[in-house]
Amino acid sequence: EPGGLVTKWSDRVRYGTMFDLLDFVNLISNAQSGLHMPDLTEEMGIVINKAYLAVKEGRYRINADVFLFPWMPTFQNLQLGQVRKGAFGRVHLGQDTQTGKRMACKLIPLEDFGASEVEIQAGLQHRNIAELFGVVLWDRTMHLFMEAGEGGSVLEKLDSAGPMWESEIIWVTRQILRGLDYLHSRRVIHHDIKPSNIVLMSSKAVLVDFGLSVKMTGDLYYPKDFRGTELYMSPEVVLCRGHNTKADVYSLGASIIHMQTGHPPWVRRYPPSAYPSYLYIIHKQAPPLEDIADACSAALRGFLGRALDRNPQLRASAAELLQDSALRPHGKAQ
Ligand SMILES: Nc1nnc(-c2c[nH]c3ncc(-c4c[nH]c5ccccc45)cc23)o1
Repeated sequence: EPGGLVTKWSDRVRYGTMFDLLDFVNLISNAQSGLHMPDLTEEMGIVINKAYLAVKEGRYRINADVFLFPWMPTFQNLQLGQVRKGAFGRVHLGQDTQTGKRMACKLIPLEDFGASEVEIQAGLQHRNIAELFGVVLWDRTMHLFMEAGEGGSVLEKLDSAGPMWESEIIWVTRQILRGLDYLHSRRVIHHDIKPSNIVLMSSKAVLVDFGLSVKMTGDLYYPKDFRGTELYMSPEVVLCRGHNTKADVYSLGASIIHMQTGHPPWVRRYPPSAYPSYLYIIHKQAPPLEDIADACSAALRGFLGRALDRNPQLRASAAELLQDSALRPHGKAQ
């Protein structure tokens, strides 16, 4: 066929660079529009991190080269009035049979797959952002193999162990702010910062799920569709008149309220039984400073005031919040 597409499909699963992986996902996305759908009998894909995924003679078979165990079905998040486009990924725990390494494997049905999630995540290398190891198309499902937060997400921790100590919150917040600062310096908006998208490992906290992320081209991003999870959504995103990376800072502030009280902002004052949607409340009300824990330190309270400012211009950036004294509780330099 023209453009050598046949050769592209023929070398099944292979090691490659981030650029090979981007070519592959774009090939799949374009093929979806029915141009040259390949024969999907066998798996095909690109692996960037060979320390995790061992490809054998162009093969990487599920339940042979890697075992998948159901782990974290994303439908759990729907309880929190989740409004998400393309939120179809189900996350499994994967284990490569040769390397023995464990990974997170997100399964996205081909018809729901968009290249943007992989494009954005493949271009990010930061210790507090889940690394993408490779992508394999198998049985009309895209398998995204990523760094696994084996400690589960902050939401699971809150649901099982209740509110977190302030010292734990500061430990998580400092790391997620580093990830956000890196993301924002590359003009990427995550769009879904919340406890279930912060996962824990023995030595670090990591941001996951770039399914709603966008790379800004101008100073403001004008949303075509509604993105994010209501309870953590900033007023300017609700207004839908254009927003920027400051939207993630607000969502982190809302997530900190959840970490310290065990509940997202608003729900104690406006019970979900009486309020099916929080968009009007977020739009009209002052920032949810009333939902800050009574025991919250004055320093962290000040931090939250700066993170939850309704005006994104006045709201602190991730870089500015990283310098905040609230993150150095005993005044010791980090
Ligand atoms: N939506 C999404 N997109 N990418 C990820 C992801 C990448 N690495 C991961 N590691 C762990 C978990 C995870 C979340 N909740 C959990 C509860 C128990 C165990 C594990 C988890 C999720 C991921 O998630």
